[in-house]
Amino acid sequence: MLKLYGFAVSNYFNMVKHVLLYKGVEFEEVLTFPGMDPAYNSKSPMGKVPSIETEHGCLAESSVILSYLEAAYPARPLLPADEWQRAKVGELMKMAELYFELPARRLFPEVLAGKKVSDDVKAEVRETITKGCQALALLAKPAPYMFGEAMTMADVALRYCLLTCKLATGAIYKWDVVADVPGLREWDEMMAASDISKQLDQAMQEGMASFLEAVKAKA
Ligand SMILES: N[C@@H](CCC(=O)N[C@@H](CS)C(=O)NCC(=O)O)C(=O)O
Repeated sequence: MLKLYGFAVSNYFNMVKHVLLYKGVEFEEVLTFPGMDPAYNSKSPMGKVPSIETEHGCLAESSVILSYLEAAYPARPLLPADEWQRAKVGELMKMAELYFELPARRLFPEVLAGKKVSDDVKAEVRETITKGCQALALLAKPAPYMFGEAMTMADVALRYCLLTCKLATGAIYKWDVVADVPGLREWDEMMAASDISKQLDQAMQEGMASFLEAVKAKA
């Protein structure tokens, strides 16, 4: 059976878990915190979570894992059959990661561990995410999903990238990024209302306190 390594507070882990649950793939969850066990690097070379273990071996990097899952488990598709539409889904996924998740993550030392992030970094991050919001406003016309009536990988990836972004920008700038993109609030609430999102959000809430303690102890 496929194994999924990671922990419930990780947004990348939840992105992959959401897709596994949606597709009805049987899997075993293996609780794994990055940086705890050097042997884990044989599964995920950068030591990051998530990774999956399959009959073929291990695979890391969420976007690559998602592509593999779509190819290996085509039932309940999350990518359009049309090549162009598929590429557009990929474009939105890439933008969600590059212009929302990764910049917001730079604020995490202060948000999660109380270690001050410089004003320069804060200004840079704010500028990048502002441009990300402008780009998303151009691309995203939820109806009700990002690419029409069917949910795609872009919806799943954007949801979990935005979770990180909302947490960090809310804490550092008191900025509600969702308000900056027309239609995003309704889309975000619709995504949060699914049974899978509720299950993962609850697990995230339950794991948050012990995760924050572990982060502070390490800092
Ligand atoms: N590029 C990776 C990023 C995954 C990632 O950053 N995971 C975090 C947990 S949410 C992690 O493992 N952090 C530990 C580290 O960066 O060493 C992916 O797409 O899977």
